[in-house]
Amino acid sequence: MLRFGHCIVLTRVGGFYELFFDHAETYGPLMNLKVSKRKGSTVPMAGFPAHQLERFLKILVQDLNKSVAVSEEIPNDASKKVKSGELKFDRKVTRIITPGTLIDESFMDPWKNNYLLSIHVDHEALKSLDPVQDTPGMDKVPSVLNLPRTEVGLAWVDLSSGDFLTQSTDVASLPSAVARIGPREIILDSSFKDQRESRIVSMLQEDGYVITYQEPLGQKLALADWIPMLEDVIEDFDTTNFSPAEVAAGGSLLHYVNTQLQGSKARLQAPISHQPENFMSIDRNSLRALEIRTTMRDGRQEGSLLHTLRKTVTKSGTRLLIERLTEPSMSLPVINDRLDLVEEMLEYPQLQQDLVIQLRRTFDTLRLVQKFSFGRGDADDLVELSKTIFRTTDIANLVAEHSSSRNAISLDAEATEADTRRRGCLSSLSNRFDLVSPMKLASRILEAIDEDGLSERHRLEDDEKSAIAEMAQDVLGQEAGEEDLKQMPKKIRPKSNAIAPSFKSATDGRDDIWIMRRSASKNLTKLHDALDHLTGQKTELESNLKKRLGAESLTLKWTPNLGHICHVKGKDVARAATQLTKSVSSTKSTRSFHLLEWTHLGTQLDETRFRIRSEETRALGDLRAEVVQNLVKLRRNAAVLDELDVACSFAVLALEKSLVRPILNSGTTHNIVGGRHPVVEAGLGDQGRNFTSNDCAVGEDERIWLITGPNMAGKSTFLRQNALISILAQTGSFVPAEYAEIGLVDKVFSRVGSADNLYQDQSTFMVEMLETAQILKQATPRSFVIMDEVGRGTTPEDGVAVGYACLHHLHNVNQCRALFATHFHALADMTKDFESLGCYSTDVAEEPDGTFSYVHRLRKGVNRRSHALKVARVAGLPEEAIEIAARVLSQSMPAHPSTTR
Ligand SMILES: Nc1ncnc2c1ncn2[C@@H]1O[C@H](COP(=O)(O)OP(=O)(O)OP(=O)(O)O)[C@@H](O)[C@H]1O
Repeated sequence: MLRFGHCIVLTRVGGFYELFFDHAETYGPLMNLKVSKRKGSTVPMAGFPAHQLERFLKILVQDLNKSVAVSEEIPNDASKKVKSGELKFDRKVTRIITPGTLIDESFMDPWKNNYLLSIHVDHEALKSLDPVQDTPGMDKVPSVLNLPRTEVGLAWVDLSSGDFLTQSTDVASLPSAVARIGPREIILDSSFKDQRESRIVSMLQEDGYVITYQEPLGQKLALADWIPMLEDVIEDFDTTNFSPAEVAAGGSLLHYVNTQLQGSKARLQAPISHQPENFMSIDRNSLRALEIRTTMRDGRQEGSLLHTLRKTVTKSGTRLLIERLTEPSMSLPVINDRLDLVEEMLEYPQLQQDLVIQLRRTFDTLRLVQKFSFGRGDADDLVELSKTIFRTTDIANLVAEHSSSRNAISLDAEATEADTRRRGCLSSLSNRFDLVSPMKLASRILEAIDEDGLSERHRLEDDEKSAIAEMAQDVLGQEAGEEDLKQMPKKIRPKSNAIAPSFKSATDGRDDIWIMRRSASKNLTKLHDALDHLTGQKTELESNLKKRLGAESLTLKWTPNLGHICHVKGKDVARAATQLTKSVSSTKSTRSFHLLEWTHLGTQLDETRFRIRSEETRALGDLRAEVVQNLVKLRRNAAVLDELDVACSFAVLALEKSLVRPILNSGTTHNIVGGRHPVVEAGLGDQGRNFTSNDCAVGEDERIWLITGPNMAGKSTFLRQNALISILAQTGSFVPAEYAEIGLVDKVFSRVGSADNLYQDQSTFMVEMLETAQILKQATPRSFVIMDEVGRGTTPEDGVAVGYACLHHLHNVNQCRALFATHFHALADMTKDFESLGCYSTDVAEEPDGTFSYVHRLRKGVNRRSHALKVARVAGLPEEAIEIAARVLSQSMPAHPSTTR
């Protein structure tokens, strides 16, 4: 506990894991465990049966975000102990489990990456450049925006899939980069606790990340030191790709991983240096405001863009979809390749359906092979892997057959340029499959592993889960707390003088179930032949004895307490008693006795079984090693499946939601006809309501649209749908519109209402200004900005001034595409001479009987009425209050007709 001071220590004691001292007192109650003391001891302890480890790890690591050190019992020289009849263990922390270092825990979310992120900042540079230090009051603003553009290195890894990436960024862009990665845990070196870096820490804490501090390594890990932790073939690993800050971040990341794994080896994918300029940047606020992964209000996936779009059928395909949605591409060829693939699936629905059928039958290769790379995969994992390889071959054949039939047809027909491109992209995908050696591996696995034996083994394991606990407990039962023992069901409580489990399992013939076929190795064949022979001898001996003793009920058995015995019952008891010497155990109706012949034969049987088991373990080890040799190919094949899954899912989506293929170009226009918001449309559809589509053309004559209109008439929806259409298009998906022509967007920014951050001493207006500042500082002529009601957090006069300043800056400095919604219609008058700004509005249609409806269709012009009182009435404001408000309104301002500029 002293050595692993930052961890909760779980100590294996026989069949239990125990917490001791203050860990027991603090966490025992949180885990619903009784805290007790052994007789005569003052040490508090709390424990749980070993097979429940995952359940309690989930509470500690996943729910409470704690680090847990698991101290295991390591058997020391078992054979010596078996002989001397005692069995002792050494204890050793074999692994530290933290939220970011999960490998294959059952409580992990299979649909999401589980990233561990390391952030490196050049402290010296930060110190010399920090302009904030002398600005009074600025220390109250825990915003990294005010930190200079110092280089920051990022490195992140998912230990469950082996994905390993690095990136170089600056302090101002850090929040968005971290939000995009969405790490489960962040490692910072302990110097981050210093004054200046503390603003970075505040930002990370504010966003709710789990932060772990690490003492920096004296001798930093250089790139060459990374290689032992990487997969075998690392030709992609070009060391010149990595900046010094990335190398520093990567070094501390791998140092941390090594410490957590306590010596067990990881084989990660060769790191990829993420080049931000190749991707559209969606800043932290936009990720949240556009509800791409989760909703803004409750952080749930339901109601998010991802939830509406997700049609992928595999787990890793879904992880790729999330990655693409959060970092759409900036490369026209890449985007067009993706769109081509979707179009091909749409045009050949049979291909798409056949692929989906096969994809559904695959398992999560990346997470499976990663288990092997940690030396963990078992026989079940091998079977799943081999099945996936067979399905991958089916998929590769489907794609290849489709490609060749398409090529054959096009020989006769006149192929259009687009068609030729599409065919090309499918065949290049098909060429990426590398199946020769994985197929050999898959066949070997299926030839070696006996699936029936495996499922029979599982059935037994399930039936005897409690017995397994008993076996473990038998060893050091007395060491477990008495309270623990009381918590166990009676039937599995340990008996005294029990035999060691390893010996018992090696000698007990009861579980003669083999998980490998006898043909799996020459040795296994020989051993099984020997076992058959000995089993035959046993049957013969049994029948001879029956005859000799005239005892029909005689059986030859092994028991933990008595070893090899002959057992008789009923009327045979008396007969046996007259003919044989001493019995070793007897009751009224049974009698057991030793017989040298059986003891000798039984021992031979046990030894043979023991050797079969050892040989099975060895052969499994060979297969595991073969998986590791194929890591690179298996991962590459899996990547192709993921791409196919995403393409198929986008095709299904396009069909279901009537999406169109966007046309992307290198210009800066955003020309959408009949655009829709995919999530709002789906929500309205569920209620049987229709969504009103709207056009949007910014970037050519008008770079900025100033949008006014009543409350609730769809301004925010319009803003967001246009940002989403750009994101979807660059993700490689069709888009919700009748027509879409989009110039590549480098950065999407959103300034829409967000919660105050009173905890961080930030008012609504401060938050609004911080976010606005970031946009005005960072937006380029290629960016797309949506701003909703900027300036509403202060007085109307100040709000108008701030709103005008923003529009002015966007128009003259940033010169980006922007949609700006406001209730300050004065802004329309103030910006009259902005040559690239157009005014548009939504409206309310009033009926003679006083009822009204929203006109969600945008039209040119300014709407000077907010119709706020109508919304207030619908919301149930008392009628008296509404009347007073109406009176004030009629006195304070004359009714403004809607105007067209
Ligand atoms: N184009 C549309 N077609 C149909 N319904 C729509 C459309 N746009 C918005 N709505 C509906 O109107 C509701 C309000 O829309 P939204 O929040 O965009 O209005 P708003 O003008 O921004 O309101 P406020 O000014 O009060 O913030 C949406 O939740 C949706 O139900």
